[in-house]
Amino acid sequence: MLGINGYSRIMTNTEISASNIFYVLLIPAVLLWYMYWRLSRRHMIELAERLPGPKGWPLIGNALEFVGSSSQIFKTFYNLSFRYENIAKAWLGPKLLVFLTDPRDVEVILSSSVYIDKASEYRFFQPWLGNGLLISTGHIWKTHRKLIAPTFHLNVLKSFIDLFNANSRATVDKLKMESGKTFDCHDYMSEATVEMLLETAMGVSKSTQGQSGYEYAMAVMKMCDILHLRHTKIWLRPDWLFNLTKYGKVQEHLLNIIHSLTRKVVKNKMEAFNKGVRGSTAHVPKEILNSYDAEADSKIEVKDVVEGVSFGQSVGIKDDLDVDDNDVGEKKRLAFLDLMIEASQNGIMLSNEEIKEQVDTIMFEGHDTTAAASSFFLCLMAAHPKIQEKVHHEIDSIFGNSDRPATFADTLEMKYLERCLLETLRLYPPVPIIARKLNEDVKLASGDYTLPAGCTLVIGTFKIHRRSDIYPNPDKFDPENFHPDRTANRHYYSFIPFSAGPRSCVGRKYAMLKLKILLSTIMRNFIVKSDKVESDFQLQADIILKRTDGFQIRLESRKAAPITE
Ligand code: HEM
Repeated sequence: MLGINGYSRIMTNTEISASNIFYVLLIPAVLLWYMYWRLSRRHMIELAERLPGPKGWPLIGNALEFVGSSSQIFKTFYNLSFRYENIAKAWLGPKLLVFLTDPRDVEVILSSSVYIDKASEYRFFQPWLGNGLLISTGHIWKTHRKLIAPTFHLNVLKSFIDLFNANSRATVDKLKMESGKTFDCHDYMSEATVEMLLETAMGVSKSTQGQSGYEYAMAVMKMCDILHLRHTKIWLRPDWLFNLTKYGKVQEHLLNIIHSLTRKVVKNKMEAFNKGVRGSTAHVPKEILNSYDAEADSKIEVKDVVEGVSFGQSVGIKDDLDVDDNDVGEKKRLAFLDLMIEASQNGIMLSNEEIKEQVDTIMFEGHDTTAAASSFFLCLMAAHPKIQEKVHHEIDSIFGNSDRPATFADTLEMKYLERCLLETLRLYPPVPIIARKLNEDVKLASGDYTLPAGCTLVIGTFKIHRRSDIYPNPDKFDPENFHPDRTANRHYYSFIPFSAGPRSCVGRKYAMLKLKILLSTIMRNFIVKSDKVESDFQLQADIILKRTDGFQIRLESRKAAPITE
């Protein structure tokens, strides 16, 4: 008879032999798969071997180097750019990543209308942005881009100026409540940028949406956290597994908040449209309407405006936002959502769902980026009091003691503030990297390298903006980097906060104009202070570049400052 001990010995032996068989079968299966994988990707592997980069392990490649918290991963990527100049490859398991940091190579990619497909990582945006402009490709992207780009033409943007002013003043009124305290300005900047988008590009009143801009902005911020987790945690990548985790449930909840706002926006706008209402239904306070000189602004010919760097792009690069005024007929000069709805009623194939997806895209791209840019700007003003003094000086010379709203002409006079803003976008580009998928081999310009089809290309904007051969003393906040004498001799693609080329940011001019009005209004009213210096900034690149330590500032009312009420 078998005793308990004898029985368990047999069981243990059986288990051992079962697990032995499993491993005996698993190891050759993995080896076979690995050999098949190498053979089927021979071309890619051969070209990759000629690219510089850290040596990896079989199967997992360099994956172990890219584990850790979000800010650790960001540092690892950044450090890699010092070990390998211009170009570096890394294998994350079977995935080949190639990092580019030379403007000559960046030009090859960004100026092309062929290499425009987004990397597969962008698919995590799909449940949120659907087939919106940011992630779509091919014919859909081309048609929608052609439709949307003219809605961000300067002539359309000029009509937003009174609403930019009204919302900037409302923000200043809210900020006054924090006067003297240390607080995180990012929350205020997010709320302001969401509300401005609602009232301008969407053309609806912020007060009729039944949901605060702040609630929407917070939901977006948490969604970005989840998307970033899916980029960095390999087990969260497959949808079926992700949906089983708590993050899947949280995402569902957040998307409810986000989509309920955008659905309401489209519904309200359609109702207004069907009643014959065109243009923004947002309320502009009387004191702004009465004092804003729209006629004088309308006389400034767009072609007379110094374009390029004033609107976030190196002089010399042109994209579809720079089309000549004559190319944009009267009919096309509609704000974004007005045009989308009109187009859908006039036989252009655009379903309500597609309109909502574009609204989701513009709401996201349009607010989180500018919220980060304005928050970094205020922190930098606090960290550099002498530079801040010069900004105050320039603003006082434009506005004197008047509390009149800013005009388009004023924004063209804000030369020093503009340099500070561009320098902010250089050192802290809100979109720190751009990723593309290559469908064909590409020969680079910086050396004898060919990027293989199938690789994921990462353009390291953050690093390009901090190259010491392009920007002397690259980590120093120096607005003079944007003095015309210095910009004239730089490679066009060495400053790309808004990307460049056919897939550049459609909101670049909108962003620059809005930021100038918002930030000048804040600076007219406050001195920005902080106990922190720039080297304290803890950076985290989760989709949009942020400070993990928060955007803490303190505001003091300017003695000679104009009062907005
Ligand atoms: C400081 C503010 C902003 C920065 C730094 C910024 C930066 C960028 C960058 C780098 C891209 C390319 C992303 C990629 O290829 O992965 C992009 C695309 C885009 N941006 Fe912006 N953006 C800003 C503001 C805005 C605003 C205000 C809007 C809309 C009102 C907007 C709408 C878009 C859209 C729709 C795209 C996708 C364009 C396409 O693929 O055709 N952005 N932005």
